[in-house]
Amino acid sequence: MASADMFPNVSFSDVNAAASQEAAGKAVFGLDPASGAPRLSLVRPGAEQAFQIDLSDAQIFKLGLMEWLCVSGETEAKAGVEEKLFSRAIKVVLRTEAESKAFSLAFQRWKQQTISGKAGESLENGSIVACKSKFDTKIEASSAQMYFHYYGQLLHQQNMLQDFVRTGTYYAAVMENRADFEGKVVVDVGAGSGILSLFAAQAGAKHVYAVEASEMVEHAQRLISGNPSFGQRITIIKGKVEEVELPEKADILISEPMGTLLVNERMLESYVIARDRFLAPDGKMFPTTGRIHMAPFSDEYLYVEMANKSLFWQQHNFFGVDLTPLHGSAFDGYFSQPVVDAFDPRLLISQSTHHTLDFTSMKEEDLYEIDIPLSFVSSVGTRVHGLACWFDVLFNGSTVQRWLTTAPGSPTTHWYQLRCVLAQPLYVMAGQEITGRLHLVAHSAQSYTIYLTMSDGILQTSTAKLELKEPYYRLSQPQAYMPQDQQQLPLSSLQAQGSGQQMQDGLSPGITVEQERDSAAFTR
Ligand SMILES: C[S@@+](CC[C@H](N)C(=O)[O-])C[C@H]1O[C@@H](n2cnc3c(N)ncnc32)[C@H](O)[C@@H]1O
Repeated sequence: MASADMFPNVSFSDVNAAASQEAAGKAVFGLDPASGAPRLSLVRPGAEQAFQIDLSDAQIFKLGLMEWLCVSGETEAKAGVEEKLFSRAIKVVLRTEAESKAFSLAFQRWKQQTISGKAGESLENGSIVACKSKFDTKIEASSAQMYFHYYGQLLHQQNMLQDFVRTGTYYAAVMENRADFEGKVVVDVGAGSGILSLFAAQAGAKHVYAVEASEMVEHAQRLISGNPSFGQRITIIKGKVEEVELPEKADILISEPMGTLLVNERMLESYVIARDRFLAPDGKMFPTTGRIHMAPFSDEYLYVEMANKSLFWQQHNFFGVDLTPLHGSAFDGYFSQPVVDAFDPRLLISQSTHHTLDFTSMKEEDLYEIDIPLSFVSSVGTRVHGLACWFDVLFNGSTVQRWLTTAPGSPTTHWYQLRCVLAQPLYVMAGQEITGRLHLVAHSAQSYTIYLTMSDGILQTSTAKLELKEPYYRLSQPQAYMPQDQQQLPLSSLQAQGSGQQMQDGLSPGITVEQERDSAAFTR
Protein backbone atom coordinates (compact mmCIF):
# COMPACT_ATOMS: atom_id res chain seq x y z
CA MET A 1 0.00 0.00 0.00
CA ALA A 2 1.40 3.42 -0.90
CA SER A 3 0.29 5.94 1.68
CA ALA A 4 1.09 9.62 1.86
CA ASP A 5 3.92 8.75 4.23
CA MET A 6 5.54 5.74 2.60
CA PHE A 7 6.32 4.99 -1.05
CA PRO A 8 7.50 1.39 -1.16
CA ASN A 9 8.79 1.29 -4.76
CA VAL A 10 10.99 4.17 -5.81
CA SER A 11 14.41 4.48 -7.32
CA PHE A 12 16.83 7.18 -6.31
CA SER A 13 20.31 8.46 -7.02
CA ASP A 14 22.70 11.07 -5.65
CA VAL A 15 23.11 13.66 -8.39
CA ASN A 16 26.17 15.20 -6.73
CA ALA A 17 28.14 11.96 -6.60
CA ALA A 18 30.77 11.53 -9.30
CA ALA A 19 29.72 7.98 -10.12
CA SER A 20 26.08 8.15 -9.26
CA GLN A 21 24.32 4.77 -9.11
CA GLU A 22 20.57 4.40 -9.14
CA ALA A 23 19.22 2.31 -6.26
CA ALA A 24 15.76 0.84 -5.70
CA GLY A 25 14.02 1.02 -2.36
CA LYS A 26 11.39 2.96 -0.43
CA ALA A 27 10.84 6.59 0.44
CA VAL A 28 9.53 7.31 3.94
CA PHE A 29 8.34 10.66 5.29
CA GLY A 30 8.50 10.98 9.07
CA LEU A 31 9.86 12.86 12.02
CA ASP A 32 13.43 12.51 13.22
CA PRO A 33 13.09 10.76 16.63
CA ALA A 34 15.88 12.87 18.14
CA SER A 35 15.11 16.37 16.84
CA GLY A 36 11.44 15.96 15.93
CA ALA A 37 12.21 17.60 12.58
CA PRO A 38 10.47 16.23 9.48
CA ARG A 39 12.66 14.24 7.15
CA LEU A 40 12.57 12.11 4.05
CA SER A 41 14.44 8.81 4.31
CA LEU A 42 15.38 6.84 1.24
CA VAL A 43 15.95 3.26 2.26
CA ARG A 44 17.41 0.33 0.34
CA PRO A 45 15.90 -3.17 0.78
CA GLY A 46 17.04 -4.75 4.04
CA ALA A 47 16.46 -1.37 5.74
CA GLU A 48 19.84 0.03 4.77
CA GLN A 49 19.50 3.79 5.08
CA ALA A 50 20.82 5.41 1.89
CA PHE A 51 19.89 9.08 2.22
CA GLN A 52 18.20 11.31 4.75
CA ILE A 53 16.88 14.68 3.74
CA ASP A 54 16.04 17.26 6.38
CA LEU A 55 12.80 18.73 5.07
CA SER A 56 13.12 21.91 7.11
CA ASP A 57 15.54 23.23 4.52
CA ALA A 58 14.71 21.26 1.41
CA GLN A 59 13.04 21.99 -1.89
CA ILE A 60 11.58 19.82 -4.57
CA PHE A 61 11.80 20.33 -8.36
CA LYS A 62 9.89 18.48 -11.04
CA LEU A 63 12.17 16.84 -13.59
CA GLY A 64 9.57 14.82 -15.45
CA LEU A 65 6.13 13.23 -15.02
CA MET A 66 7.42 10.82 -12.42
CA GLU A 67 10.80 12.30 -11.54
CA TRP A 68 11.65 14.72 -8.75
CA LEU A 69 14.82 16.39 -7.60
CA CYS A 70 15.01 16.85 -3.82
CA VAL A 71 17.54 19.49 -2.88
CA SER A 72 18.55 20.04 0.71
CA GLY A 73 20.30 23.31 1.44
CA GLU A 74 22.87 24.45 3.96
CA THR A 75 23.71 28.03 4.77
CA GLU A 76 27.34 28.88 5.32
CA ALA A 77 28.83 32.24 6.31
CA LYS A 78 31.79 33.11 4.09
CA ALA A 79 33.69 36.27 4.89
CA GLY A 80 30.74 37.51 6.86
CA VAL A 81 28.33 36.96 3.96
CA GLU A 82 25.70 34.24 4.10
CA GLU A 83 25.95 31.99 1.14
CA LYS A 84 23.55 29.21 0.21
CA LEU A 85 25.35 25.94 -0.51
CA PHE A 86 23.39 23.09 -1.97
CA SER A 87 24.85 20.20 -0.13
CA ARG A 88 22.89 17.42 -1.70
CA ALA A 89 20.54 16.76 -4.61
CA ILE A 90 18.77 13.43 -4.86
CA LYS A 91 16.75 12.32 -7.85
CA VAL A 92 13.67 10.26 -6.92
CA VAL A 93 11.70 8.34 -9.54
CA LEU A 94 8.18 7.07 -8.79
CA ARG A 95 6.34 4.26 -10.59
CA THR A 96 3.14 6.00 -11.61
CA GLU A 97 1.88 9.53 -12.17
CA ALA A 98 -0.56 9.17 -9.25
CA GLU A 99 2.25 8.16 -6.93
CA SER A 100 4.37 10.98 -8.24
CA LYS A 101 1.65 13.52 -7.38
CA ALA A 102 1.14 11.97 -3.93
CA PHE A 103 4.91 12.12 -3.35
CA SER A 104 5.02 15.84 -4.06
CA LEU A 105 1.97 16.49 -1.82
CA ALA A 106 3.53 14.44 0.99
CA PHE A 107 6.78 16.38 0.60
CA GLN A 108 4.99 19.71 1.00
CA ARG A 109 2.82 18.50 3.87
CA TRP A 110 5.71 17.12 5.89
CA LYS A 111 7.81 20.18 5.15
CA GLN A 112 5.08 22.37 6.66
CA GLN A 113 5.50 20.62 9.99
CA THR A 114 8.85 22.37 10.32
CA ILE A 115 7.16 25.53 11.42
CA SER A 116 6.67 25.00 15.10
CA GLY A 117 5.07 28.22 16.28
CA LYS A 118 1.38 28.87 16.67
CA ALA A 119 -0.60 29.72 13.56
CA GLY A 120 -1.07 33.41 13.21
CA GLU A 121 2.03 34.22 15.30
CA SER A 122 4.15 36.83 13.59
CA LEU A 123 7.83 36.56 12.88
CA GLU A 124 10.32 39.20 11.75
CA ASN A 125 9.91 38.26 8.14
CA GLY A 126 6.23 37.38 8.02
CA SER A 127 3.66 35.36 9.86
CA ILE A 128 3.45 31.65 10.46
CA VAL A 129 0.92 30.01 8.21
CA ALA A 130 1.23 26.40 9.33
CA CYS A 131 1.61 25.04 12.81
CA LYS A 132 2.58 21.91 14.70
CA SER A 133 -0.28 19.48 14.95
CA LYS A 134 -2.79 19.95 17.76
CA PHE A 135 -1.25 16.96 19.54
CA ASP A 136 2.30 18.35 19.41
CA THR A 137 1.34 21.80 20.68
CA LYS A 138 -0.41 20.33 23.75
CA ILE A 139 1.80 17.40 24.66
CA GLU A 140 5.45 17.37 25.76
CA ALA A 141 7.56 15.47 23.26
CA SER A 142 9.16 13.34 26.01
CA SER A 143 5.75 12.24 27.31
CA ALA A 144 4.52 11.38 23.82
CA GLN A 145 7.66 9.41 23.08
CA MET A 146 7.27 7.33 26.24
CA TYR A 147 3.55 6.90 25.59
CA PHE A 148 3.89 5.59 22.05
CA HIS A 149 6.87 3.47 23.05
CA TYR A 150 4.64 1.83 25.69
CA TYR A 151 1.87 1.11 23.19
CA GLY A 152 4.40 -0.05 20.61
CA GLN A 153 5.02 -3.16 22.72
CA LEU A 154 2.90 -6.27 22.26
CA LEU A 155 2.93 -7.06 25.97
CA HIS A 156 0.91 -3.92 26.73
CA GLN A 157 -1.52 -4.57 23.87
CA GLN A 158 -1.88 -8.11 25.21
CA ASN A 159 -2.69 -6.74 28.67
CA MET A 160 -5.64 -4.86 27.15
CA LEU A 161 -6.74 -7.74 24.92
CA GLN A 162 -6.71 -10.07 27.93
CA ASP A 163 -9.06 -7.80 29.83
CA PHE A 164 -12.00 -9.97 28.88
CA VAL A 165 -14.62 -7.56 30.21
CA ARG A 166 -13.20 -4.81 28.01
CA THR A 167 -12.53 -6.79 24.83
CA GLY A 168 -15.65 -8.95 25.17
CA THR A 169 -17.87 -5.90 25.62
CA TYR A 170 -16.41 -4.24 22.51
CA TYR A 171 -16.94 -7.47 20.54
CA ALA A 172 -20.53 -7.80 21.73
CA ALA A 173 -21.28 -4.12 21.09
CA VAL A 174 -20.02 -4.45 17.49
CA MET A 175 -21.60 -7.82 16.69
CA GLU A 176 -24.96 -6.94 18.22
CA ASN A 177 -25.02 -3.79 16.12
CA ARG A 178 -24.01 -5.18 12.73
CA ALA A 179 -26.39 -2.72 11.08
CA ASP A 180 -24.07 0.08 12.16
CA PHE A 181 -21.07 -1.57 10.45
CA GLU A 182 -22.36 -3.53 7.43
CA GLY A 183 -21.27 -1.81 4.21
CA LYS A 184 -19.94 1.16 6.21
CA VAL A 185 -16.65 3.05 6.23
CA VAL A 186 -15.09 2.78 9.68
CA VAL A 187 -12.15 4.59 11.28
CA ASP A 188 -10.42 2.84 14.18
CA VAL A 189 -8.95 5.68 16.26
CA GLY A 190 -5.73 4.44 17.89
CA ALA A 191 -5.94 0.94 16.45
CA GLY A 192 -3.12 -0.66 18.48
CA SER A 193 -2.98 -4.32 17.48
CA GLY A 194 -5.89 -3.73 15.07
CA ILE A 195 -8.32 -5.79 17.11
CA LEU A 196 -11.26 -3.39 16.85
CA SER A 197 -10.68 -2.99 13.10
CA LEU A 198 -10.90 -6.78 12.78
CA PHE A 199 -14.15 -6.76 14.81
CA ALA A 200 -15.59 -4.07 12.51
CA ALA A 201 -14.53 -6.04 9.42
CA GLN A 202 -16.11 -9.20 10.90
CA ALA A 203 -19.33 -7.22 11.31
CA GLY A 204 -19.29 -6.50 7.57
CA ALA A 205 -17.59 -3.09 7.29
CA LYS A 206 -16.98 -2.02 3.69
CA HIS A 207 -13.60 -0.55 4.64
CA VAL A 208 -11.76 0.17 7.88
CA TYR A 209 -8.99 2.77 8.23
CA ALA A 210 -6.91 1.76 11.24
CA VAL A 211 -4.95 4.80 12.44
CA GLU A 212 -2.17 4.13 14.92
CA ALA A 213 0.77 6.33 15.88
CA SER A 214 3.06 3.80 17.56
CA GLU A 215 5.33 1.14 16.10
CA MET A 216 2.53 -1.32 16.84
CA VAL A 217 1.46 -0.76 13.21
CA GLU A 218 4.03 -3.34 12.07
CA HIS A 219 2.42 -6.03 14.27
CA ALA A 220 -1.07 -4.86 13.32
CA GLN A 221 -0.15 -5.24 9.66
CA ARG A 222 0.94 -8.83 10.27
CA LEU A 223 -2.20 -9.62 12.26
CA ILE A 224 -4.38 -8.22 9.51
CA SER A 225 -2.47 -10.01 6.75
CA GLY A 226 -2.83 -13.23 8.75
CA ASN A 227 -6.62 -12.82 8.75
CA PRO A 228 -7.07 -12.19 5.02
CA SER A 229 -10.85 -12.68 4.87
CA PHE A 230 -11.23 -9.51 6.96
CA GLY A 231 -7.82 -7.96 6.46
CA GLN A 232 -8.43 -7.14 2.81
CA ARG A 233 -10.91 -4.51 3.94
CA ILE A 234 -8.53 -2.88 6.43
CA THR A 235 -5.94 -0.21 5.66
CA ILE A 236 -3.43 0.57 8.37
CA ILE A 237 -2.26 4.15 8.50
CA LYS A 238 0.70 5.06 10.64
CA GLY A 239 0.41 8.46 12.26
CA LYS A 240 -1.50 10.51 14.76
CA VAL A 241 -5.19 11.04 14.16
CA GLU A 242 -4.45 14.74 14.49
CA GLU A 243 -2.13 14.58 11.46
CA VAL A 244 -2.98 11.84 8.95
CA GLU A 245 -5.24 12.39 5.96
CA LEU A 246 -7.91 9.86 4.98
CA PRO A 247 -9.34 9.52 1.47
CA GLU A 248 -13.00 9.44 2.55
CA LYS A 249 -15.31 10.29 5.43
CA ALA A 250 -16.32 7.63 7.93
CA ASP A 251 -19.82 6.44 8.81
CA ILE A 252 -18.66 5.28 12.22
CA LEU A 253 -15.64 5.73 14.50
CA ILE A 254 -14.55 2.98 16.84
CA SER A 255 -11.96 3.53 19.54
CA GLU A 256 -10.81 2.59 23.00
CA PRO A 257 -9.51 5.91 24.30
CA MET A 258 -10.31 5.47 28.00
CA GLY A 259 -7.64 5.81 30.68
CA THR A 260 -7.82 5.63 34.47
CA LEU A 261 -10.69 7.87 35.63
CA LEU A 262 -11.79 7.86 31.97
CA VAL A 263 -9.67 10.87 31.05
CA ASN A 264 -6.09 9.82 31.86
CA GLU A 265 -3.80 9.74 28.77
CA ARG A 266 -5.82 12.61 27.23
CA MET A 267 -6.73 10.30 24.35
CA LEU A 268 -10.39 11.33 24.51
CA GLU A 269 -9.23 14.61 23.01
CA SER A 270 -7.77 12.71 20.04
CA TYR A 271 -11.08 10.83 19.73
CA VAL A 272 -13.00 14.13 19.54
CA ILE A 273 -10.48 15.57 17.05
CA ALA A 274 -10.86 12.41 14.92
CA ARG A 275 -14.65 12.97 15.00
CA ASP A 276 -14.23 16.49 13.66
CA ARG A 277 -11.70 15.44 11.01
CA PHE A 278 -13.06 12.13 9.76
CA LEU A 279 -16.69 11.52 10.71
CA ALA A 280 -19.48 12.26 8.22
CA PRO A 281 -22.38 14.36 9.55
CA ASP A 282 -24.71 12.10 11.55
CA GLY A 283 -21.99 9.46 11.78
CA LYS A 284 -21.84 7.21 14.84
CA MET A 285 -19.25 6.86 17.57
CA PHE A 286 -18.47 3.64 19.46
CA PRO A 287 -18.31 4.45 22.37
CA THR A 288 -20.85 7.26 22.27
CA THR A 289 -20.77 8.72 25.76
CA GLY A 290 -18.76 8.26 28.94
CA ARG A 291 -19.61 8.93 32.58
CA ILE A 292 -17.37 9.54 35.59
CA HIS A 293 -19.05 8.23 38.75
CA MET A 294 -18.15 9.44 42.23
CA ALA A 295 -19.11 8.59 45.83
CA PRO A 296 -17.55 9.20 49.26
CA PHE A 297 -16.05 6.16 50.99
CA SER A 298 -14.88 5.10 54.42
CA ASP A 299 -11.87 2.76 54.53
CA GLU A 300 -9.86 2.91 57.74
CA TYR A 301 -7.46 0.19 56.56
CA LEU A 302 -6.54 2.07 53.43
CA TYR A 303 -6.07 5.30 55.35
CA VAL A 304 -3.81 3.69 57.95
CA GLU A 305 -1.86 1.87 55.27
CA MET A 306 -1.15 5.13 53.47
CA ALA A 307 -0.28 7.05 56.60
CA ASN A 308 2.01 4.18 57.69
CA LYS A 309 4.10 4.54 54.58
CA SER A 310 5.52 7.83 55.80
CA LEU A 311 6.25 6.58 59.33
CA PHE A 312 9.68 5.57 58.10
CA TRP A 313 10.51 9.29 58.20
CA GLN A 314 9.60 9.55 61.87
CA GLN A 315 12.76 7.77 62.94
CA HIS A 316 15.07 9.93 65.04
CA ASN A 317 18.04 7.65 64.73
CA PHE A 318 18.41 6.14 61.28
CA PHE A 319 22.12 5.22 61.20
CA GLY A 320 22.59 8.25 63.44
CA VAL A 321 20.47 10.56 61.29
CA ASP A 322 17.20 12.23 62.37
CA LEU A 323 14.79 11.68 59.49
CA THR A 324 11.85 13.58 60.99
CA PRO A 325 12.38 16.85 59.07
CA LEU A 326 11.14 15.01 55.98
CA HIS A 327 8.14 13.29 57.53
CA GLY A 328 5.63 16.00 56.56
CA SER A 329 6.73 16.03 52.92
CA ALA A 330 6.66 12.22 52.73
CA PHE A 331 3.17 12.16 54.25
CA ASP A 332 1.92 14.74 51.73
CA GLY A 333 3.62 12.82 48.92
CA TYR A 334 1.81 9.58 49.68
CA PHE A 335 -1.54 11.34 49.88
CA SER A 336 -0.94 13.00 46.50
CA GLN A 337 -1.15 9.58 44.88
CA PRO A 338 -4.61 8.44 43.86
CA VAL A 339 -5.10 4.80 44.80
CA VAL A 340 -5.92 2.30 42.05
CA ASP A 341 -7.45 -0.97 43.22
CA ALA A 342 -10.66 -2.99 43.22
CA PHE A 343 -12.57 -2.18 46.39
CA ASP A 344 -15.73 -3.55 47.95
CA PRO A 345 -18.72 -1.32 47.11
CA ARG A 346 -19.88 -1.61 50.72
CA LEU A 347 -17.14 0.90 51.56
CA LEU A 348 -19.23 3.58 49.81
CA ILE A 349 -21.27 5.62 52.25
CA SER A 350 -23.74 7.26 49.89
CA GLN A 351 -25.38 7.04 46.49
CA SER A 352 -22.97 7.92 43.70
CA THR A 353 -23.30 10.90 41.41
CA HIS A 354 -21.97 11.17 37.85
CA HIS A 355 -20.65 13.57 35.24
CA THR A 356 -21.43 12.79 31.58
CA LEU A 357 -19.17 13.39 28.59
CA ASP A 358 -20.99 13.18 25.25
CA PHE A 359 -18.29 12.28 22.74
CA THR A 360 -20.58 13.09 19.81
CA SER A 361 -21.09 16.74 20.72
CA MET A 362 -18.43 17.88 23.21
CA LYS A 363 -15.60 20.18 22.23
CA GLU A 364 -12.02 19.00 22.60
CA GLU A 365 -11.37 22.02 24.84
CA ASP A 366 -14.07 20.79 27.26
CA LEU A 367 -11.54 18.17 28.31
CA TYR A 368 -8.83 20.66 29.31
CA GLU A 369 -10.58 21.40 32.61
CA ILE A 370 -13.40 19.41 34.14
CA ASP A 371 -15.17 20.89 37.12
CA ILE A 372 -17.66 18.68 38.97
CA PRO A 373 -19.70 19.93 41.94
CA LEU A 374 -20.25 17.24 44.58
CA SER A 375 -23.25 16.69 46.83
CA PHE A 376 -23.99 13.51 48.80
CA VAL A 377 -25.96 12.42 51.84
CA SER A 378 -24.14 10.01 54.14
CA SER A 379 -26.07 6.85 54.94
CA VAL A 380 -24.01 6.16 58.11
CA GLY A 381 -22.16 7.98 60.85
CA THR A 382 -18.49 7.39 60.02
CA ARG A 383 -15.15 8.83 59.01
CA VAL A 384 -15.06 9.84 55.35
CA HIS A 385 -11.67 9.04 53.91
CA GLY A 386 -12.16 10.47 50.45
CA LEU A 387 -13.82 10.15 47.09
CA ALA A 388 -14.08 6.92 45.09
CA CYS A 389 -14.34 7.22 41.30
CA TRP A 390 -14.99 4.91 38.37
CA PHE A 391 -16.38 5.24 34.87
CA ASP A 392 -18.53 3.59 32.25
CA VAL A 393 -19.02 4.12 28.51
CA LEU A 394 -22.07 3.52 26.33
CA PHE A 395 -22.15 2.00 22.86
CA ASN A 396 -25.36 3.52 21.61
CA GLY A 397 -25.97 1.09 18.77
CA SER A 398 -29.00 1.15 16.46
CA THR A 399 -29.96 -2.34 17.63
CA VAL A 400 -28.58 -2.71 21.16
CA GLN A 401 -27.31 -0.24 23.74
CA ARG A 402 -24.41 -1.75 25.63
CA TRP A 403 -22.48 -0.39 28.60
CA LEU A 404 -18.89 -1.15 29.54
CA THR A 405 -18.58 -0.48 33.27
CA THR A 406 -15.64 -0.33 35.67
CA ALA A 407 -17.86 0.00 38.76
CA PRO A 408 -16.86 -1.56 42.10
CA GLY A 409 -18.65 -4.86 42.53
CA SER A 410 -18.83 -5.42 38.75
CA PRO A 411 -16.38 -7.81 37.08
CA THR A 412 -12.97 -6.21 37.47
CA THR A 413 -11.28 -4.59 34.50
CA HIS A 414 -7.65 -3.53 34.04
CA TRP A 415 -8.76 0.01 34.95
CA TYR A 416 -9.92 -1.10 38.45
CA GLN A 417 -11.31 1.90 40.39
CA LEU A 418 -9.65 5.06 41.64
CA ARG A 419 -9.76 6.57 45.11
CA CYS A 420 -8.64 10.03 46.17
CA VAL A 421 -7.74 9.75 49.85
CA LEU A 422 -7.95 12.79 52.15
CA ALA A 423 -4.99 13.33 54.49
CA GLN A 424 -7.52 14.83 56.92
CA PRO A 425 -10.65 12.64 56.94
CA LEU A 426 -14.04 14.16 57.83
CA TYR A 427 -16.41 12.83 60.45
CA VAL A 428 -20.09 12.77 59.42
CA MET A 429 -23.34 11.59 60.97
CA ALA A 430 -26.00 9.51 59.25
CA GLY A 431 -28.13 11.77 57.03
CA GLN A 432 -25.52 14.52 56.95
CA GLU A 433 -24.77 16.24 53.65
CA ILE A 434 -21.27 16.11 52.19
CA THR A 435 -20.51 18.75 49.58
CA GLY A 436 -17.44 19.60 47.57
CA ARG A 437 -15.80 19.82 44.20
CA LEU A 438 -13.70 17.63 41.95
CA HIS A 439 -11.63 19.75 39.63
CA LEU A 440 -9.48 18.06 36.97
CA VAL A 441 -6.88 20.13 35.15
CA ALA A 442 -5.13 18.64 32.12
CA HIS A 443 -1.37 18.98 31.68
CA SER A 444 1.15 18.42 28.94
CA ALA A 445 2.31 15.06 30.29
CA GLN A 446 -0.93 13.47 29.00
CA SER A 447 -2.66 13.42 32.36
CA TYR A 448 -4.43 15.57 34.96
CA THR A 449 -3.88 17.23 38.29
CA ILE A 450 -6.82 16.46 40.57
CA TYR A 451 -8.03 19.08 43.05
CA LEU A 452 -10.53 17.66 45.54
CA THR A 453 -12.48 19.53 48.20
CA MET A 454 -14.90 17.77 50.57
CA SER A 455 -16.82 19.41 53.38
CA ASP A 456 -19.45 18.50 55.96
CA GLY A 457 -21.00 21.88 55.30
CA ILE A 458 -20.53 23.00 58.93
CA LEU A 459 -17.07 22.84 60.44
CA GLN A 460 -14.80 20.58 58.50
CA THR A 461 -13.37 21.06 55.01
CA SER A 462 -10.62 18.86 53.67
CA THR A 463 -8.69 19.42 50.43
CA ALA A 464 -6.31 17.30 48.38
CA LYS A 465 -4.13 17.79 45.32
CA LEU A 466 -3.35 14.55 43.52
CA GLU A 467 -1.42 13.60 40.41
CA LEU A 468 -3.37 11.23 38.19
CA LYS A 469 -0.25 10.22 36.30
CA GLU A 470 1.39 8.85 39.45
CA PRO A 471 -1.11 6.55 41.11
CA TYR A 472 -0.46 4.02 43.84
CA TYR A 473 -1.31 0.63 42.37
CA ARG A 474 -2.61 -1.23 45.41
CA LEU A 475 -3.33 -4.49 43.74
CA SER A 476 -3.38 -7.79 45.49
CA GLN A 477 -5.96 -10.42 46.11
CA PRO A 478 -9.41 -8.81 46.39
CA GLN A 479 -9.45 -6.75 49.59
CA ALA A 480 -11.40 -8.41 52.39
CA TYR A 481 -14.37 -6.31 53.40
CA MET A 482 -14.59 -5.36 57.05
CA PRO A 483 -17.84 -3.75 58.25
CA GLN A 484 -17.48 -0.13 59.44
CA ASP A 485 -17.96 -0.98 63.12
CA GLN A 486 -15.22 -3.62 63.02
CA GLN A 487 -12.60 -1.44 61.35
CA GLN A 488 -10.35 -1.07 64.38
CA LEU A 489 -7.34 0.76 63.24
CA PRO A 490 -7.73 4.21 64.75
CA LEU A 491 -5.08 6.73 63.97
CA SER A 492 -3.82 6.49 67.57
CA SER A 493 -2.63 2.92 66.88
CA LEU A 494 -0.62 4.41 64.05
CA GLN A 495 1.24 6.80 66.25
CA ALA A 496 2.02 3.98 68.67
CA GLN A 497 3.92 2.23 65.88
CA GLY A 498 6.23 5.11 65.23
CA SER A 499 9.51 3.62 66.43
CA GLY A 500 12.10 2.34 64.02
CA GLN A 501 12.07 -1.08 65.66
CA GLN A 502 8.40 -1.66 64.91
CA MET A 503 8.72 -0.41 61.35
CA GLN A 504 11.39 -2.86 60.28
CA ASP A 505 9.15 -4.83 57.96
CA GLY A 506 7.25 -1.74 56.94
CA LEU A 507 3.89 -3.41 57.56
CA SER A 508 1.32 -3.09 60.26
CA PRO A 509 -0.89 -5.96 61.42
CA GLY A 510 -3.98 -6.54 59.36
CA ILE A 511 -2.73 -4.72 56.27
CA THR A 512 -2.50 -6.72 53.09
CA VAL A 513 0.87 -6.88 51.40
CA GLU A 514 0.39 -4.88 48.27
CA GLN A 515 1.88 -5.85 44.99
CA GLU A 516 2.89 -2.98 42.80
CA ARG A 517 1.59 -3.47 39.29
CA ASP A 518 4.13 -3.57 36.53
CA SER A 519 5.38 -0.03 36.95
CA ALA A 520 5.92 0.63 33.28
CA ALA A 521 6.92 4.06 32.09
CA PHE A 522 3.33 4.69 31.12
CA THR A 523 0.42 3.13 32.88
CA ARG A 524 -3.19 3.41 31.88
C1 LIG B 1 -5.85 1.97 24.68
S1 LIG B 1 -5.02 1.54 23.24
C2 LIG B 1 -6.27 0.69 22.34
C3 LIG B 1 -5.72 -0.20 21.27
C4 LIG B 1 -6.79 -0.97 20.50
N1 LIG B 1 -7.73 -0.10 19.85
C5 LIG B 1 -7.54 -1.90 21.41
O1 LIG B 1 -8.69 -1.64 21.72
O2 LIG B 1 -6.96 -2.90 21.84
C6 LIG B 1 -4.91 3.09 22.45
C7 LIG B 1 -4.06 3.09 21.20
O3 LIG B 1 -4.21 4.35 20.57
C8 LIG B 1 -2.94 4.82 20.11
N2 LIG B 1 -3.03 6.28 20.10
C9 LIG B 1 -3.16 7.10 21.17
N3 LIG B 1 -3.25 8.37 20.79
C10 LIG B 1 -3.18 8.36 19.43
C11 LIG B 1 -3.22 9.39 18.45
N4 LIG B 1 -3.35 10.66 18.79
N5 LIG B 1 -3.13 9.03 17.16
C12 LIG B 1 -2.99 7.71 16.81
N6 LIG B 1 -2.92 6.71 17.69
C13 LIG B 1 -3.03 7.03 18.99
C14 LIG B 1 -1.95 4.26 21.11
O4 LIG B 1 -0.66 4.15 20.55
C15 LIG B 1 -2.57 2.91 21.44
O5 LIG B 1 -2.08 1.88 20.63
